[in-house]
Amino acid sequence: MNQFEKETKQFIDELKNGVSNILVAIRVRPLSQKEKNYQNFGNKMIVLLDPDSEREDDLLKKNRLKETSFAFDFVFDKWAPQQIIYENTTEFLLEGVLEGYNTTVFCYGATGSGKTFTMIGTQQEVGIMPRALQQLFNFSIQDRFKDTQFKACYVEIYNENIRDLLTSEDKNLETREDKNSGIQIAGVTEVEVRTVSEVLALLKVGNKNRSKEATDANKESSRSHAILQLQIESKERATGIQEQIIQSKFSLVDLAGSERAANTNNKGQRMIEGANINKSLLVLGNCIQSLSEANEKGVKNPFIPFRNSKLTRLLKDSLGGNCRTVMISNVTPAVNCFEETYNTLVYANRAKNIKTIANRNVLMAQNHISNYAQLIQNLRQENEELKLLIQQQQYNLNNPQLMVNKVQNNRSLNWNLLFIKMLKISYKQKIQFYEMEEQQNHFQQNIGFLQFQKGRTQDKFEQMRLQERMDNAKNQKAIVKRSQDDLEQHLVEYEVQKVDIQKQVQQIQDSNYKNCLYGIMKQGEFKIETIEIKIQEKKRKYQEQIQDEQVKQLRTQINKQQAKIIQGTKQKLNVLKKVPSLPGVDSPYYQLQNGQNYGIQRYQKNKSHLKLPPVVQLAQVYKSPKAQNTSLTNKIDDPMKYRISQKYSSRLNRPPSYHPPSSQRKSAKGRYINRSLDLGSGRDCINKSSGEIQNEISLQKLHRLRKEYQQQRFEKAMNNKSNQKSQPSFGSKILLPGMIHKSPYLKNFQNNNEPIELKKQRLKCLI
Ligand SMILES: Nc1ncnc2c1ncn2[C@@H]1O[C@H](COP(=O)(O)OP(=O)(O)OP(=O)(O)O)[C@@H](O)[C@H]1O
Repeated sequence: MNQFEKETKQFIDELKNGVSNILVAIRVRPLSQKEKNYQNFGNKMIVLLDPDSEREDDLLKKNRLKETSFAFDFVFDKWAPQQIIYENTTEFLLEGVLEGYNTTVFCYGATGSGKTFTMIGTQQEVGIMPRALQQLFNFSIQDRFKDTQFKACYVEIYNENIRDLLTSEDKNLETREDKNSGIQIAGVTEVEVRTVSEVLALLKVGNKNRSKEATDANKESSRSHAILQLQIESKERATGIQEQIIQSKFSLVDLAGSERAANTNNKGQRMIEGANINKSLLVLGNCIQSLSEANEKGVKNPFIPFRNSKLTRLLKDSLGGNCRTVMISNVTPAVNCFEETYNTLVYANRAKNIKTIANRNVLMAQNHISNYAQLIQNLRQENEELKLLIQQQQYNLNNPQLMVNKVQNNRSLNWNLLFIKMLKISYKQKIQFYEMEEQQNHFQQNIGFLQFQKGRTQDKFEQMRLQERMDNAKNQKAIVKRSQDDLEQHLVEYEVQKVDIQKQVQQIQDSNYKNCLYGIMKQGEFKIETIEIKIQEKKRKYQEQIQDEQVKQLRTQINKQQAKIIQGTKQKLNVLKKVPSLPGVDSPYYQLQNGQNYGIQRYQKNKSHLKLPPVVQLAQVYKSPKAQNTSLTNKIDDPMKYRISQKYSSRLNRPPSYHPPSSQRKSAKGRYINRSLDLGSGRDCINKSSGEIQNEISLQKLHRLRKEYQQQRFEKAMNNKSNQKSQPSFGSKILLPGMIHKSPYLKNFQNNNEPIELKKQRLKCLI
């Protein structure tokens, strides 16, 4: 390795590490038909000869040095094939592109110097672009770059306008500068690409749209700067909820050539194009010069006129920023292009000094919580699937049936192998058999031939010899025949065995099939069972719902019924209430309890010392031993007549202090009972003979009233009204039939002489 090569290697290592100068290579193209002379250069050295320096008449240049030497990272002569150019300038940077380093490869040079040839190439000799793309996609297949995304855009700068080459729309695009992603073209068509052929297709489309015209210098001169840019992005999961996003840009730039109007003979539109091209290239040159000077002088944050042209704005990162950059300067050895070549070399020489600092573009992004929810969901699902798999495996291990299946499968396999072996043997033997058949035929023919010869010859000796040969052949044929018979026997045996094996295999297969069916059946049964359980559960729920509904309906029905009954009762009571009450008699009333029972709630207010039951029982007639024989009790057969059937507390259970005379008791006869007394307050006691409540005050009062009553009766009798039917009365109050008198102690008191019709009506409304 010579010194130059060592330096180159060192330089490439630096470039790979990120901090390095721009790699500058010179490519000299072969002379075209028009160009006559060419010079041969060394591998690293380019020598530029000034043809004018030899002129005798040019006194100024007479004593000047005839040659100027420049040293670059690489100089490729006209023989250098595309592959070598690619390998030495671009290939080694591609891995870095996928690792997050911005990379730019661009060609610079005069018109017709071979820039497009170097970058794009021809069908036969493909240039750097297709080769690099191919390599890039080859790398991306590797596991570590598996999830990389590529987006491609292809633009041109024509007459200081950025145009999208991937659309037919003719609109001018603008550049934007982003802190993270650097210079971006706003509104450019970005196409996601996955294969090299997709990018090449885009390249083809773009090249068609690119502005090209024929000039004197180049039959297919590019009239614009073309930039193919790949945006590369890949995500790497870091720990926690952060995610690493690796981004990079790979730019491949084919510049339009700097040109001299004199050389190209351009006029009109071509001239304007040329001027614009020159302008942008001039700015590029200025930028290169400023950067180079700043680098040499060590100026920090120098002013670089990047904004002076669209081209330099787009190449800002590539020239002075976060990028690994390769500049290939194309020159032509033609004498008439001396000045362009000289300029190119001077520019290239300056560009050598430009240093770029390429950093790996890694962004840390917070993963959105929803992504994690999705991730968790996926993992859970996966977990469930794995659990199922494990269960299945466990089941297989534990299931003897499956083990049997396995054994049987093995057996079946063995039988199959045996069967195949036998088939092979039988085929071999069959072949032997046919061979023997052929041998016998051969012997037979031989015998026939010998027979024929023997018949023809007269020579006895010869006949004997032939006979001997015939016998020999016959013997041999017999031997073959015998072994053929043996073989046939074997084959028959084999056939029998084969059939047996086939049967066995069939049986095993059948049993396997049965087992398989059994398994399926069991699974089906299990499924049916679970479904049945589910159905039962649903049925139960459904029935519960129905019952709830029925209960609801019943409740509403009952409520309606009750409301109806109450309404009806109210109406009837209203009718009953219409019964005119006499002066001094409380209004009659009925009380409904629980919607059905005719009960009388005892009024207990301020009577808590009374241990009376709250409800007076109906139809239970209490017969005191003394009253058993009275006509009163005998006559009480109406269930509506009531007595208090309860025993009372010991304090109140003392013998009543008042016993009405038996004559009085007899006279009661059940027509009316003097119990509806409004006695006011006083201690209650029981009249045991009648079973009614009385109190001390009431008894005194009763005694007094009784006297009044007797007096009244007496007066009535005296007035000859003894035949008239007695009206129930109490003191001055007269009770009418069907009238219920309200008492504070006994809620209701009813006249026994209530007419039957009224009674019926009252009972009806209680049903
Ligand atoms: N190394 C080379 N070997 C063979 N032919 C070449 C080489 N370089 C260039 N050429 C030929 O020279 C001609 C001009 O080349 P090319 O179009 O690439 O120049 P250019 O610099 O792109 O010109 P412009 O700036 O006008 O577009 C083409 O016909 C091309 O085939």
